[in-house]
Amino acid sequence: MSARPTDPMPNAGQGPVRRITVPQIAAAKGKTPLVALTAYSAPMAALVDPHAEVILVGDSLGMVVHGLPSTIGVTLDMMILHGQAVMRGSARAMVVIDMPFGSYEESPEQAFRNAARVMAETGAGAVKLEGGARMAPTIRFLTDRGIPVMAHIGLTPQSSNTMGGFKTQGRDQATWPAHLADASAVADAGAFAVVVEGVMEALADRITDTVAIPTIGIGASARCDGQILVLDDMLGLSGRVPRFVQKFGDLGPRADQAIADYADAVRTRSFPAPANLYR
Ligand SMILES: Nc1nc(=O)c2c([nH]1)NC[C@@H]1CN(c3ccc(C(=O)N[C@@H](CCC(=O)O)C(=O)O)cc3)CN21
Ligand SMILES: CC(C)C(=O)C(=O)O
Ligand SMILES: [Mg+2]
Repeated sequence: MSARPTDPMPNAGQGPVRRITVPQIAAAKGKTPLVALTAYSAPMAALVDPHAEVILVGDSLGMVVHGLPSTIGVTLDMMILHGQAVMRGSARAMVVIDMPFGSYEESPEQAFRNAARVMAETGAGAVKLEGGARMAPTIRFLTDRGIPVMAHIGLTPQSSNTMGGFKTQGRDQATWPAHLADASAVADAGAFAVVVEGVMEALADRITDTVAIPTIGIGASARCDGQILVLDDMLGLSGRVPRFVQKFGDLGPRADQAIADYADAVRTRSFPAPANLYR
């Protein structure tokens, strides 16, 4: 079974699909960098699927799709609904789903109950949760019970209220031991990979050299074992973007032009044209 890149639902009604596995991701340490992107919908997942090893259904969807001011208001039901859409739209990539704020921090038991719901109701390959050493017992609890966990350290957006905003981490070298301890703790707890977000390049390199699991960087270092960006950001569909984003496309202005052209065609009655009419 091979899916065409533009097939809107390459995974619909086709039975079991062989996706990229946790051991395959783990084996990418030190090899060709892993390609990861976010997607929140079936058609966007279908566009990403042929090009990426990992599709993340990020809780950034709260800000990007739902217009929330932060990721704090994202619910488990939102993650499951978008996770189901992304699974339908993809066939090959590993789909990882963010655990939203409030769904895992209380106890390992709470984390397992909610992560099991995500896995069962979406069919995704793994969950991701934010936090280093403090989340290690929870990561151990989940991985011991069959739920693969991608960790997320450095700038953790769900902690923006206690960290005073979205702040690059590791500017003060005195904080490096704590960040390195976070990386080691999540790796020792059984995480198969770790997102390293918004940290000084030299710290990201130390983390990548220290842990045996792949590091996936965002605002981190080109020496990470992989990179991730928010799809809408790199397509040029987001307004203001963090400095760590490169816009590989400029779709925002092109969408604006297409919509302006449509509005003009309607107002001048040049749309619908004969080809669009039944006669
Ligand atoms: N569209 C989008 N892209 C993202 O990468 C993203 C989200 N949304 N939502 C969830 C989090 C929030 N993220 C953010 C948001 C802002 C900055 C930011 O403004 N960073 C400053 C750094 C300032 C400093 O050096 O301390 C910057 O100028 O880049 C960083 C990460 C990353 N994630
Ligand atoms: C930016 C990535 C790592 C993320 O966590 C998200 O999109 O929510
Ligand atoms: Mg996230």
